[in-house]
Formats: sequence, C-alpha cells, structure tokens
Amino acid sequence: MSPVRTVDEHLAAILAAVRPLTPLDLALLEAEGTILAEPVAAPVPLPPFDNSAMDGYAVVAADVAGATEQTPVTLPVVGDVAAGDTGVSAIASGMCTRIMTGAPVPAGADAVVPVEWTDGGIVSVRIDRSVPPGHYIRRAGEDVAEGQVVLEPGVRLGAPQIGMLAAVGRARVRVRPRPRVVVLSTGDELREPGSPLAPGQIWDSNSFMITAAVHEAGGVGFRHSALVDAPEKVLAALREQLTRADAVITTGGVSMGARDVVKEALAGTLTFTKVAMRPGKPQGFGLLDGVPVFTLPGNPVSAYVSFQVFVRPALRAMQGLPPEPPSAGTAVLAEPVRSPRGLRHYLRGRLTGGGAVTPASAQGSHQMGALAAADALIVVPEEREHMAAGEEVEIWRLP
Ligand SMILES: Nc1nc2c(c(=O)[nH]1)N[C@H]1C(S)=C(S)[C@@H](COP(=O)(O)OP(=O)(O)OC[C@H]3O[C@@H](n4cnc5c(N)ncnc54)[C@H](O)[C@@H]3O)O[C@H]1N2
Ligand code: MOO
Repeated sequence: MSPVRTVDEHLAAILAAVRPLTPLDLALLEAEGTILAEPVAAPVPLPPFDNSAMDGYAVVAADVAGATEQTPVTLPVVGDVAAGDTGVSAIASGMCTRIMTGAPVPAGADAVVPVEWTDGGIVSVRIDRSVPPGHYIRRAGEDVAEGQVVLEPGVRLGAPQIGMLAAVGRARVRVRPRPRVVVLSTGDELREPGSPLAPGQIWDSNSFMITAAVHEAGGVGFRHSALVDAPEKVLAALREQLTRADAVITTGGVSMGARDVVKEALAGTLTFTKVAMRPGKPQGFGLLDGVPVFTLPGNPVSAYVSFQVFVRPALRAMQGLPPEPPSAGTAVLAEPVRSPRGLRHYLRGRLTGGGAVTPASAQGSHQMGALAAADALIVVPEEREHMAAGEEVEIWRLP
C-alpha cells in the first residue's frame, strides 16, 4: 500500500473519474426515484377549464344575493353537469344547473352553491344562502399556467413529482437512471445469514448493509454472495458482473494481510492507498473496463463510513447531482472526544434534543452495535487531537 492521501484528495480522484449516466426515456412509474434530466413544462393550463370545487348548483351570484333561511330564493334547475361531461352547457339569469365537483362550470354561471345550503331539489331548488361571485369555482390556470415549467432538471422524482408529470399529460420522461451497483464481499470466514456458523466463521453483514446504503443513495444494489479468498475467483466474479454494473463495490481484502485477495486481484488496475482517516484507512479505487470499482475495507464500520465519505458522493455525481455527503450540520459535543493527530475521524454518535450530540462509547471499526444505534457521524478535523464538551462540531445525519 503505497501513498497516503487525504480524504479530500481521494474523493477528488474518485470524482474526477466518474461521469453522469446517460439520460434515458422511461415510463412514469419506472422513473420513480430517478433524477429528472429535462425541464418539464405544462402544455395546457391546470386546471384546463373553470370547474366546480363542490357538489351543488351553478348559479348567477346576483340571483341569490338576498338568500337566507328566512328569505330563500327558488330557481328552476335546467340541467345536470357531471365531471367528464364534454357537451357545452350554459345558463342565464334566473336559472341554475346541478353541478358535481370537477365538472365544467356552465357559461353564464359565476358561482357554485354547495348542496348543503339548499333543499337538494331536482326540478327546482330552494337556496338558503347567498354566495359571492367566483364562490367554489376553480379557475383555469390557477394551479399551473400554460407553458409554466413545473419541474426543473435535477429534481428527484418522488410521488408528488410523478403525479405532476401525469397531471401535465406526460407518459414518459427523460431522466438519469439509478446507478446499478454490484456489491461483493470477500472473506473465507463469511457465511450467509440464516446458515449455521462453524468456529471461526461470521455472518456476512457488509454486503447487505452496503446494498441497502446504495439504495439510500439513489442507486439499485445487486448483492452478490460472499467470495472466497482466491484472487482469480474474485477477478472472474468481478468481470462477470461488469456487464450489468454502472459501479462495483467490494469489501474486505485490501489491508496488509497475507491473503488480501482484492488487492492481489486488482493490483495494477486500481490504485490502492492509505487515506488519512479513521475508520477507513485502506482504500482502493479505479476503473475496470471503464466501470468505477470501489474496494472498501472489510471492518463493517469502516466499510459503512467509507461508503458515506467516498461512494455516496460518486453515486450522486453519476445521477447528475451535487456530490454531497449525507445531510451535514453542526451540533454541540455532549462529551469530550479524543482523535489521532493527522487523521479525519468519523465518530459514531447520537443526536439529542437541544442540538447536542453524544459520541458512542464503542468506537471500534468492528463495533456494529454502536453503528446501528447511531444517527449521526461526528466529523473531527485532522488537526484536532481533542475536543471539549460544549464545542461545536460538524455532524452528518445518517440517511
Ligand atoms: N498489520 C495491519 N493490519 C491491519 C491494518 C494495517 O494497517 N496493518 N489495517 C487495519 C484496518 S484499519 C482495517 S479497516 C482492516 C481492513 O482489512 P481488510 O479490508 O483487508 O478486510 P479483512 O481483513 O477482509 O476483514 C477485516 C475485518 O472485517 C471483517 N469482515 C470482512 N468482511 C466482512 C463482511 N462482509 N461482513 C462482516 N464482517 C466482515 C473480517 O472478518 C475482519 O474481522 O485491516 C486492519 N488490519
Ligand atoms: O481504518 Mo480501519 O478502516 O479503521 O478499521
């Protein structure tokens, strides 16, 4: 393991190598969770026509100006208009139509009286309250004007945005797809969760955790079952996966051991380096047949932190998004922390009320218990060897 890089240098090298994915035209429901790659404008106003907000009667407001329960106004009902009626309807002063929510307002009518304020008549209707002009009429264009851009490129398509696209008549949309990411763990000691353990074995947690983290970062994760420590098998599995991957993530096998299989398999292709951080010191990155490959360390907390620091920003860049870490902010340390000089330290912590953060007592890179109980990473800069209780510190809220 040759050079030592800072976190920023390693991230910069990664971001210089990854490219946004080519946009695709997808059907609306396939586009859920992807990033919009075109501005979308409304071809018609929304609503497209004046329509009723209530079930009731379309009237001329002046006709019912004096109506009260004591002095009701009775009008002949000259028709019925339902949502979806495409015929033309009209009234003149002295008459009204029944109208349903969403139905086009007849020409000549300028207000709707809800059915609750009437006797509900079909041939003629007694109206017990006056309404001002415009009452319960939803005007054409009052939601969205014709030609208005309703969604800008770069927005993630969640449920409301998918609904907006359908509302302006779009069946398909141009998006940057979710990156497809293959996740492989390595290690002879690893067994599938659900199967029995022999002495010396553990259940593979990294591949599940990192596949879930890929999803949280907007990608589609494909988990591969754990690979044994044989470089030729690791290389063969990697090459086989490349055809369906926009990126590959491995965990384990990158340190100083006698059997550091990932390093052996990819030496000469990827750059293996020590990064001045804790956890997550041994890192590898490079392109294999043009596909970005991230080789994260095997210790589970190291793999997770490495993902948030390096892989998440890269997956965002591939989606055309700013390559940011998880939501950053500041908090006040509830307890003092110590940190090794020259390393950026990502401590696991819990946010408490009042803007404070409590560091976990277990900070080992194998201690999943503390990671699973954490909701934030505390970022201690390289130059700080200790920070006092009460000091403000950078935190990342975990997704
Ligand atoms: N002599 C040195 N030894 C180590 C150094 C060093 O600088 N000199 N660095 C340490 C650091 S820091 C880390 S981090 C680890 C990284 O090691 P590897 O990436 O080679 O990972 P492994 O040796 O394969 O595994 C480390 C550890 O993590 C467990 N593990 C691995 N994969 C999984 C998985 N999928 N699920 C759950 N647990 C996993 C594995 O059993 C080991 O306990 O190296 C240190 N050593
Ligand atoms: O630096 Mo290793 O990644 O902490 O345990």
